[in-house]
Amino acid sequence: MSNLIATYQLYGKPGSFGKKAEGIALGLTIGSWTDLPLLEQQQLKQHKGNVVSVTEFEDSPHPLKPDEIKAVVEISYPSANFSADLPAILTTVFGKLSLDGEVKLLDLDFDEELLAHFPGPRFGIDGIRALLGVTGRPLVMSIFKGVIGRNLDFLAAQLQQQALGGVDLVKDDEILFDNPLTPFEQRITTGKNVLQQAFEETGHRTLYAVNLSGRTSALRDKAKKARELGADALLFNVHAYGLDVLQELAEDKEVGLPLMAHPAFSGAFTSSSFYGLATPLALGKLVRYAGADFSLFPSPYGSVALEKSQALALGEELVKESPLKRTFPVPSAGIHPGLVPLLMNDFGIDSIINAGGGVHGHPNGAAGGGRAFRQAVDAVLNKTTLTDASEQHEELKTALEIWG
Ligand SMILES: CSCCC(=O)C(=O)COP(=O)(O)O
Ligand SMILES: [Mg+2]
Repeated sequence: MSNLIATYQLYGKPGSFGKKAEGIALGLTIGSWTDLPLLEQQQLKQHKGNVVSVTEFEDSPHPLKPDEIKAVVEISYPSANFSADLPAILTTVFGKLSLDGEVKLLDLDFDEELLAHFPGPRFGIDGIRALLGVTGRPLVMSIFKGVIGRNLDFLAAQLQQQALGGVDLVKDDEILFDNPLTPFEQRITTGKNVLQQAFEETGHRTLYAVNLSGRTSALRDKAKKARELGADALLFNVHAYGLDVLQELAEDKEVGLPLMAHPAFSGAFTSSSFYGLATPLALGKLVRYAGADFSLFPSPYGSVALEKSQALALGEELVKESPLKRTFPVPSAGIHPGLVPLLMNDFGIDSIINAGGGVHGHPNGAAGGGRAFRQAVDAVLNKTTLTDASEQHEELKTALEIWG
């Protein structure tokens, strides 16, 4: 029988975890059953969760409760208990349990049969590279900034500067929603014109990810409209909507656009050391299973930093061997050109360097900022230090002087 294995982190007294784990395995499946007649017990048995392993960590005491230690337990759930969708899966393995004290869901292991219900990214890393015609280097992305309260002319001018800087992608900021000054549809058509002009001028192709926002019931039609208008990609605040909404968009052939998952709101259920979901699971594995072509997450270095081992594990979830296509890791927030060697070392060539302030804050404007990032990437590929490369590249030199 097909099974789903969930891995949890718990705290408690040494020796107490076996009973605790058994309580979870029972409580999330058939509940109390021992008092039932034998026939019913037999019938229910096939739906019972089973404790696979219990590992206590004597050397990991609870930081506030000296008599408690950490443990990791694995519990297997029969697939017969749930339908093959993320809302049912998450409710099974972490529904009421998520409300029941210090328990964190670390990982989920889908078997082949269950995974087959999750087609994953439509484009993946290779598909996005094919759209851009770029191989052999990380992509560079920049972010519109300060667009709220400004009109389409402002947006067009900012997009033009970013594209002229040689970035591969530009995304809306996640806080830009549909509004009268820069409506969704006009952002797409205006963006298309600007990027076509920039392409004719420079020969470099830049794609624009427009923020798909609004009520859930309108998203599919809006996404289809975006495609009709020639949108390149959709930015999506997946954790505010839910993973299944992302999956709906990813599976819809008529939408058929690359999807960029933004991490906004995810900190509400990933940041605690004791509660919620592990970040590599929420922003890595599940976002990939739900069909994101790109996953943005806080890098270990910038203004909203993620602990390095978590960021690396997250990146690995997005690209590791799987029947699903790979999702582009996009370590973000507070990124400037001086961080490019660290990011490339951590996430490799198949990743995206993404910056808002680090592009727009450049004294030579967004075009200069974009160039500085591209120069930094080239320097790393050429095994040159940024300092040495900056002797040949004015924009990189300026960026290093400002941000280090
Ligand atoms: C982890 S936030 C994702 C990136 C993002 O949306 C952003 O606005 C980052 O902007 P920054 O100026 O910090 O590069
Ligand atoms: Mg942002």
